[in-house]
Amino acid sequence: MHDDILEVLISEEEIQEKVAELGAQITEEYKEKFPLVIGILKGSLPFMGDLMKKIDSHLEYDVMDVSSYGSAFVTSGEVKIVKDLNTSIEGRDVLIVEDIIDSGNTLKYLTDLFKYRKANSVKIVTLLDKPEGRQVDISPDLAGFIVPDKFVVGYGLDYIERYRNLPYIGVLKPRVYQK
Ligand SMILES: O=P(O)(O)OC[C@H]1O[C@H](OP(=O)(O)OP(=O)(O)O)[C@H](O)[C@@H]1O
Ligand SMILES: Nc1nc2[nH]cnc2c(=O)[nH]1
Repeated sequence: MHDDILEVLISEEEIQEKVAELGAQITEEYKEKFPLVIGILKGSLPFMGDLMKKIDSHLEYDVMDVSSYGSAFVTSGEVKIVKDLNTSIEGRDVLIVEDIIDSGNTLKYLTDLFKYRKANSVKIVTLLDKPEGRQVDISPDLAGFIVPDKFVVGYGLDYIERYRNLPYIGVLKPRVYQK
């Protein structure tokens, strides 16, 4: 559909295969527990929806909306809560679901917050990990794919709110944002 402006980096089939693998790992990890799975809006929505169906054990889920100040490409490191959780996390085994970890600022803020709120454990699953973008010392417990230091879109990830509904991950050709 978007051949002229996007290069496919990870296909729909590759994503779905990886989501099933991650779901199986999470099932194993949390089978004796009742984790609170927290999806971070808006980007994690497609991943969260697919992943939940691949976890074969009891869990509770909630969502939280946070945003980072900055431009589409550069984060300022400052994170603010747009919508908080409805669930208390004290004593809970929390699994944060993200679409991407880049600078690490969002997940550093969230893991610190959940520990401060006295979660029993806090782990991170992310579909994409961009280690070259890292500004703070944080790494996911589970990651689907390592991506290069390029701005990626699709499967929840946007460029000025577009492309979130693509079923695959792509890299926008520079002319799209050089306009
Ligand atoms: O590691 P970082 O550099 O903090 O980047 C990762 C965050 O950036 C994106 O969210 P964004 O703030 O763009 O909001 P969105 O999910 O609503 O698009 C993404 O969904 C992560 O939450
Ligand atoms: N769409 C998008 N959002 C991001 N937030 C942090 N890194 C990225 C990225 O590569 N693409």
